[in-house]
Amino acid sequence: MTVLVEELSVFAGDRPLVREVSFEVGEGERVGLIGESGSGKSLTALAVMGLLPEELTATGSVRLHGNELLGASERVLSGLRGDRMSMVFQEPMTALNPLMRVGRQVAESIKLHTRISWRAARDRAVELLESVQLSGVARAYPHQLSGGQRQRVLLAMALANDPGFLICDEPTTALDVTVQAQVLELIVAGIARRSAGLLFITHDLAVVARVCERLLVMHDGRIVEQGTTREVLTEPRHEYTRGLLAASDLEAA
Ligand SMILES: Nc1ncnc2c1ncn2[C@@H]1O[C@H](COP(=O)(O)OP(=O)(O)OP(=O)(O)O)[C@@H](O)[C@H]1O
Repeated sequence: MTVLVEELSVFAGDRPLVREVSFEVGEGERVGLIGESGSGKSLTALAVMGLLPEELTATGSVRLHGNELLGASERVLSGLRGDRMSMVFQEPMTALNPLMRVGRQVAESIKLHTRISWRAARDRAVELLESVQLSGVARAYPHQLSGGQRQRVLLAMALANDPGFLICDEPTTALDVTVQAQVLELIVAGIARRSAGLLFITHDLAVVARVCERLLVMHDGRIVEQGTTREVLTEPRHEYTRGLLAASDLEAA
């Protein structure tokens, strides 16, 4: 098992925002986390990565390849983040350093976790950029790239150290539809090549139908339904999921 989350709760003081959430993501498995805005999807992801803001607390268990992460030291967590597990966020501009060439940023994410020369890291960065169909951009600054290109740079960084687990939080929401499709394909190809598990967060049912094999449906901090993508989208059992489907423009598969 790549990731095993058991009875994870997140609190603001004594107010629960995520409530006893349990799920697992196997090796090479693509799992979607869906639900309306404010249902607790992002907090679940941040808790798994050990990136919750200071004012929030988490209880329960998050294990990565059998190792407990909840309560692990920042030193241990920062050693794992960007290496064994990584995350791609919605807004690429805020995640990139505007003053640094993108090739250098990819190389730095390799250097953080691997003892190789700058030269080798730079060569590897160029290869990684090529693998997300970005040739010849290593010397560009983030503002010289389109939104879709910037998101692919972040994907290259997230995949740089061959993580076993990747979380994508609304990675294509800010992109137009054709660019969206290309980025989704590259995410799927990138994790398939590494047999990595994927937790894919979105409120877009058409996107999860394309990317995910299994779905978790969140409502008011809880997982109210889970099953294969086909089961959940064609025979939703929970009233909330039915409402979510009715509100989307997804045609029944
Ligand atoms: N730092 C915080 N302090 C207090 N409440 C918070 C904090 N961060 C998030 N929340 C609340 O927790 C709930 C879940 O937020 P979360 O961001 O996980 O939702 P989400 O499902 O990811 O929504 P979206 O799709 O809009 O990103 C929301 O009601 C939000 O207002």
